[in-house]
Amino acid sequence: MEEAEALNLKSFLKWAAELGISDSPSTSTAQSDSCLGHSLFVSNFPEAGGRGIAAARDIRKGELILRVPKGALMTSQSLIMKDEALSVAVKKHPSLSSTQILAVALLNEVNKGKSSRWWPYLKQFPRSYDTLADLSKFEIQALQIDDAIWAAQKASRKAEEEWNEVTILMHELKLKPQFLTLKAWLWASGSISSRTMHIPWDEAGCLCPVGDFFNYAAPGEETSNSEDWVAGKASSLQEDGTLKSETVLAAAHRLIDAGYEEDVSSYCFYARRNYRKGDQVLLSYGTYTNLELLQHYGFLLSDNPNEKAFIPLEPDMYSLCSWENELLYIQPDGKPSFALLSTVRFWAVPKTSRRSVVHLVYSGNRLSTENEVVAMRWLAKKCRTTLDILRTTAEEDSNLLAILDEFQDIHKFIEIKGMPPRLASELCAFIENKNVASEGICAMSSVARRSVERWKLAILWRHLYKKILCNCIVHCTEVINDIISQSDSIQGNLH
Ligand SMILES: C[S@@+](CC[C@H](N)C(=O)[O-])C[C@H]1O[C@@H](n2cnc3c(N)ncnc32)[C@H](O)[C@@H]1O
Repeated sequence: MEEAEALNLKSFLKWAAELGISDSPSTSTAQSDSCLGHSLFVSNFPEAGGRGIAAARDIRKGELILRVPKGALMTSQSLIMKDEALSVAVKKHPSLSSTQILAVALLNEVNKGKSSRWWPYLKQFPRSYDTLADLSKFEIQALQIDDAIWAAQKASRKAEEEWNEVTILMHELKLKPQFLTLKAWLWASGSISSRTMHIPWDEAGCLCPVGDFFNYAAPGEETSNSEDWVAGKASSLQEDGTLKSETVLAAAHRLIDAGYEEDVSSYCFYARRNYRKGDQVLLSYGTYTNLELLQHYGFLLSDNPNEKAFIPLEPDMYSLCSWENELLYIQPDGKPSFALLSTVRFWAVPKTSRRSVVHLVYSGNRLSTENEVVAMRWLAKKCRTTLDILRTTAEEDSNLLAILDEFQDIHKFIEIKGMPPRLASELCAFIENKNVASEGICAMSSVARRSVERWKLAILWRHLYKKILCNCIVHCTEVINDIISQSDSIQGNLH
């Protein structure tokens, strides 16, 4: 960490302690130089979210690890209450959404600079984001798959429309020109999308100092290495027959690991699993596919247990069963979801015979071996044709990512000449699009370098999508081969 950055962080943690933010279970008001140190400390995790929170000691699942009092939460309400001009101006625009109001209030606060009471906190915000709305046209096209391209175009359009709707209010607030731009608006909406936490009294949520330093782990990952600790706790009965720590145990079974608690007027964070000293302490923001993570948070997980790959189905498949379209997907291991499998099985039954099997479709059982083979062949073929029309293969994507990593790490000159033609053409398109041809690749502007980061996210997203479709082809082929070998052995036994 650079010296200036370290000093900023230090003064932020002191400021947070003064507001009553604490990682200590004691509620004593003794002044401290930092709100952290008892359970947590800020650290850098380059492979898992960058700046994040680490355990300062061994932590047990369910322990209260951070409290942020209501007065330290940045909400539309708390910002408007302390700013008469903002309060008057916002009242004149009742049609704005709660998120738009919080975004304007945030920009209004940044506009105050050092005189804002939130300044130590505001300095901790990232300078830009990589959410879908932040992607340029080139980066959107790099997603390659229509559904993802549409989602990104929709996110960009929505951000622009919302910005247009607030321009009058922002002018009324006399924001400096740099805070009136679409770029500033994308920053404010990116901050809200990726950093706010749920509160019951405002749909836009709240910005929670220190609480927003926790990086993400998908829900469900916490159970494996932690149940033993909790089980140990449960069996350690005290002399009076009660559990040693019922509160710890109760907290261990919470469905969420952070939330606003009315009785203590604070946002409370609990450990979702056991941590060893030095481990990164993670939070689950919710259950998201990679496209949703990109949309809201600007990152994705190479190993996301909640990832779903959608493929184009035959038009009549969508209305064949009563499933919602979102349930018709392929899982990361290549297996079709229950809804997709039953839909394809049902569709593979000749129309005239469907009525007689309708009760079996929802049971999850095979309808017949012939039907299973037809369904699996259809799925495998669909995955193959979906992959075939894309500009690059999964392997080429992985090569391109390796080339870009190498270029970023050691500024190695990218040798386009010897490159496979499809990679060379994408790279040339990037160079042309970002105007780096004249500067030379090694002298790229910081804007172009940021774009490489976003481009890599798009390539990684499509690569992971293609890997799922490849897994599905392998899965379907295995099922078909199993059926064929079983029927061969039955035939053999009969002869
Ligand atoms: C609430 S903030 C977490 C703290 C953030 N790293 C920071 O420095 O302020 C959420 C952002 O952290 C990053 N992030 C969180 N979890 C991540 C993960 N598992 N992998 C990559 N980036 C992650 C993403 O940029 C996301 O938008």
